[in-house]
Amino acid sequence: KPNIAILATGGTIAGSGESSVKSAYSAGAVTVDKLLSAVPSINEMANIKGEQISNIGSQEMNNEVWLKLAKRVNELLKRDDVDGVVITHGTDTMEATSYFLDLTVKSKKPIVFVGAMRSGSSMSADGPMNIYNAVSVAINKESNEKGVLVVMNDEIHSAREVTKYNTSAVNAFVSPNTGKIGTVYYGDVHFYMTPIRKHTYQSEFDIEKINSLPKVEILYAHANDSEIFVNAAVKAGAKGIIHAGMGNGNPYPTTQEALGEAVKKGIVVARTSRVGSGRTNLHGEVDDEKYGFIATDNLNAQKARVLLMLGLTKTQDKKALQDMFFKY
Ligand SMILES: NC(=O)C[C@H](N)C(=O)O
Repeated sequence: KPNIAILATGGTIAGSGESSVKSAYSAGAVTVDKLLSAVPSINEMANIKGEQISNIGSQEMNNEVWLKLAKRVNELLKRDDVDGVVITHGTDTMEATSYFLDLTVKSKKPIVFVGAMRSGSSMSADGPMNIYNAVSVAINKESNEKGVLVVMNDEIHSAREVTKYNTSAVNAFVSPNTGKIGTVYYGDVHFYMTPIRKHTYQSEFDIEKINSLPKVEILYAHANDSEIFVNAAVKAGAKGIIHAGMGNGNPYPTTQEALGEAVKKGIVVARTSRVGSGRTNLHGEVDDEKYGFIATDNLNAQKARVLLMLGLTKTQDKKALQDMFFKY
C-alpha cells in the first residue's frame, strides 16, 4: 500500500457546530485524528499518517503557517517512505495556500489540497467523501508531475487555476479560465488535462532559502475610488501592491496617479482584475510603461499576490518580475 501523509491545517472540514441543521459552527475545532476517524476506509487504500500543522479557520491563514507547511511538505516528499501528501485546509484561502505550495515545493509526487463547505457535525457533511477522494487522487500515479491539486466536490483542479466562487454551496470551487483538470467519483480518478505553466519541481523558488515574505497588499478598485489606500499601503511599508482593477485591470484616475507615485518610491505595482476571469493585458487602456506597472496575466488578485511575494524574495527588477507572470 502507498504511504500518504495527511497534514491538517484547520478549516470547516475540521469544523464542528451544535446543530446538524443550523449554519453556525467553528472552523478548526477537531484534531487530525478525529477528522480521519470519519473516513476509516482510507486505511484500506493507503498507510495513513496524520499530522497537525495548525488548526485555524483559513481566514486566519498567514505567512508563518505557509512557510511551515511548505517546508514540512518538502521534507516529507523527499523521503522514500512517503508517496504523496494530502493537506486538509479551510476553503476561504485554499486557492492562495495551494498556489504558494505549487510554487515552492520541489517534488514530482502528488500534493493534494482538500476542504469542505459543511462542517463535520453538519447533516450531509461533504468532508469525509472529499477526503476519501483526495487520498484516491494522492495514490494515483497519474497525479505525479501535475503540480499541486485541489480536490473538492468530485472535481480535481490545478492550484494555479482554482478559486472559491461561492460563499456556501458545496460546489464552491471552479477554475474560471481553464476548467477542472479531472474528476474523482467515489475514488475513481480521471484526468483530462495537465497544467503547463511551471510549478513545483520546475519552479525557481526554493522554500529552504525563504524565511520571511515581503509585505504585499491587495487594493480593490471601485467607481469614485481615491488614493487613500494606496497611500496607506505605502506608509505601512508595502514592497508590492496588487491592484484589483476594474475590467481589464483599470484603476480609477486618482488611484492610478497615486500608484504611479508609489512606483517612483520603489514599490512594485501589479495590475490584476476584480472581474474573476480573463487576462489583465499589458498595453490595454493603461500606459504601463509610463507608470511602471506590471500586469499579471490571468491570475486573480490573491494568486498574483502569492507570486509577487515570492518574486520579490528574488528580485526587484520589474522586467524579471513581469517575466515570472508569463512563466508561472
Ligand atoms: N468552508 C470553509 O472551510 C470556510 C472556513 N471559513 C475556512 O476557510 O476555514
